[in-house]
Parts: sequence; C-alpha cells; structure tokens
Amino acid sequence: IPEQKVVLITGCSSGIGLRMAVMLAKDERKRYHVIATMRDLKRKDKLVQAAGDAYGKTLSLAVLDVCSDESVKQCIDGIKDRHVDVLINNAGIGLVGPIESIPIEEMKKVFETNFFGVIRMIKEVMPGMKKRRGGHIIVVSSVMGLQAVVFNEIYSASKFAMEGFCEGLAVQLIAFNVIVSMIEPGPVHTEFELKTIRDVREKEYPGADPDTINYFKNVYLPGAVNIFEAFGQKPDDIAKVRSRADFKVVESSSPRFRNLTNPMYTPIIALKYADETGTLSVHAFYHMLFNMGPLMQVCVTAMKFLSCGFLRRRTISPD
Ligand SMILES: NC(=O)C1=CN([C@@H]2O[C@H](COP(=O)(O)OP(=O)(O)OC[C@H]3O[C@@H](n4cnc5c(N)ncnc54)[C@H](OP(=O)(O)O)[C@@H]3O)[C@@H](O)[C@H]2O)C=CC1
Ligand SMILES: CC1=C(/C=C/C(C)=C/C=C/C(C)=C/C=O)C(C)(C)CCC1
Repeated sequence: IPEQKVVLITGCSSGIGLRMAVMLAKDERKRYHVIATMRDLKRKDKLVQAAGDAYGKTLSLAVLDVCSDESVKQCIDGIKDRHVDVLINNAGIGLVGPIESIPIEEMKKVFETNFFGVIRMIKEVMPGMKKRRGGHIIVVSSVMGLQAVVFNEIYSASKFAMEGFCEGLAVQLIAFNVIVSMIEPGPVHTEFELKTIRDVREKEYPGADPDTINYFKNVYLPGAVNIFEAFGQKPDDIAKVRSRADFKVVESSSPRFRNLTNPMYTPIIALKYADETGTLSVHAFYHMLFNMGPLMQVCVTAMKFLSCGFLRRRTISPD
C-alpha cells in the first residue's frame, strides 16, 4: 500500500520491541508496514504468534544484530529503496552489580549495544530520511538515561550517552524535517527484569568486598524488586505511550522530545533540575535506598493486601 509508512524496529524477539511491532502491525487503519527485526530468527515464535493474521501482511521479519556493521547494512539493503519512514531503536541490554566484579569487556558490550548499536542504525537510515526531507527516529532510552540508579552505573551511562547524542541530533535534523524523539520507561516487566534482577541474586561477585556485595544484594536488590512490583509497567503500556495531543509517539507529527511513560518518575527528574549542583539528588537517592526501602516493602505488602480484598469483593458481589 503506497501510503503505508515503513517502520523498522530493533530487538523484536521479546518485551517492548515485540509489543510495539504487534501494536503497529495490527493498526486498524493499516497505516504501517512493520519490519520487525531480531538478531536470531530462532526466537521469532512469540512474535509470530502474537502478530496472528498480520504476519506476512503488515508485518515482516528480518535478521538484524545492532552490534554488527554488516548485519545492519544487509538488513537495510534488503528494504525496497532502503526506504524507512520510522526507525524505532529498541534493542538494548542491562547490566547491574558492583563495578569491581564486571570485566571491562562486558561494559563495552553494553555501550556497543545501547549506544553504538543505535548510532549504527541511524548512520544507515538517516541519509535517506534527510534526502526525502522526512522521517522519524525514535529511541527507547530509559529514566536511567536521565537519573542514574546505584549499581546500574554502566547501563545508566550508556543511556545518558544516548540522551546527549540525541539532543544534538534532534536540532540538526529539524532543518531536514526529520523528528527525533525519546521514550523514557521506568521499570517494565520483560526479560530485562529477569536478567537484571531475578537472575543476579544468586551470582557471585568476585573482586568486590563483602560490604559492597551486601549493599548490592541485601539493600539494592530488595529495593529494586519492590520498585518493579509497585511501579512496573507492561510492555504494552510503553508501546501505547501518548505524546502531544493524545497521539502515540509513533503516530504524532510533532511528538515531545522526551516521553516519560511512568508518572512516578516525574518528581525524581524534577528534583534533578531543581538543584543544579546535584547534591540534592545524590542525598535523596541515598536516603530513599536506605530509609525508604523497608517502608516501600510495607507499602507493597499493603497494596497487595488491598487489591486482593478488592478482587475478593468484586468476585462475591459482581455489581
Ligand atoms: N524492562 C525495563 O525495565 C526497561 C527497559 N528499557 C529499555 O527498553 C528496551 C527493550 O528492552 P526490554 O523489552 O525491556 O527487554 P528484553 O530483554 O525483553 O528485550 C530486549 C531486546 O533487545 C534485543 N537485543 C539485545 N541485543 C541485541 C543486538 N545486539 N541486536 C539486536 N537485538 C538485540 C534482544 O534480543 P535477543 O532475544 O536476541 O537477546 C531483545 O529482543 C531496551 O533498550 C531497554 O534498555 C528501558 C527502561 C526500562
Ligand atoms: C527509584 C529507586 C530505586 C530503584 C529504581 C529502579 C530499580 C529503577 C529501574 C528502572 C529501570 C529498570 C530502567 C530501565 O531502563 C532504588 C535504588 C531501589 C531506591 C531508590 C529509589
């Protein structure tokens, strides 16, 4: 369909990328042709199943590893006229733990994926957009790209780097009618949560001292689990996040540059800009971690209790 927009999304084997691909491919007005990419097509089944009838019609699959120049080039070369209207940079990996026990190579992999991976995509797709005087580049960043979280220093730094890069690019591209916008999720229940919270609990942390390991495992991790339980969103909430004038980020012709998905983070970001020295944020985070962790546990338990009571009441008296 000629007026259909070509949308290319990275990292569609699970989580946010998968839900974005499905949502756009199932658009009622069939406004999008989605090229859902992943580095290993053996992991396509969940997406294909969720896409249902749209698969093979408004959704096609392609292999793409954002860490490989060759793979990125091959994928874009395979697209008719190399024409991409909307590029959604979603692929990303997390990394948590004491830095003493993380090899530099592992840290570089995070930058290679979250930072250079996005730049690799943009370098390949942007020239066409500039030439056509139109396009939209979306980056799934994170609230950790705006405010770092303890023990997530490397991941946060990779997202900060992306934020800085995009601030510059957004200005440059206005003259070419190309939009740059960022999506800034807080915690989201995806495989990311399993990899960065559930799977790290039993890991060993060689090279880190016992106090740091205790601080990571017994103060940070329980706090992070609570934050996910209390404020975690679903990948669909991120795919559907609204920007200006009630349009979704992807469908808006003038989206906001930054789009937070979780209002719980608005005060945390505001705090950062309220005190340009940064001291307030550093101390507030320290206080939240050590003093509010136990309080948060009480709140989460209370919330669970209340919601169970509510559900029970609804089941007994459906009106
Ligand atoms: N979940 C959360 O709490 C939050 C996530 N985010 C961001 O959202 C984005 C999506 O993450 P989410 O859906 O949560 O996590 P998932 O782990 O569920 O999905 C990440 C996706 O990225 C893919 N990926 C990883 N490395 C590469 C690569 N080199 N080339 C291509 N694809 C790759 C994974 O593919 P494979 O299956 O092959 O590993 C997977 O499809 C990330 O950028 C993340 O930083 C931001 C804020 C919060
Ligand atoms: C807010 C907050 C915490 C944790 C936040 C977390 C865990 C956020 C996760 C965000 C994610 C996963 C973003 C992905 O990109 C602490 C340090 C426990 C206590 C202090 C307040």
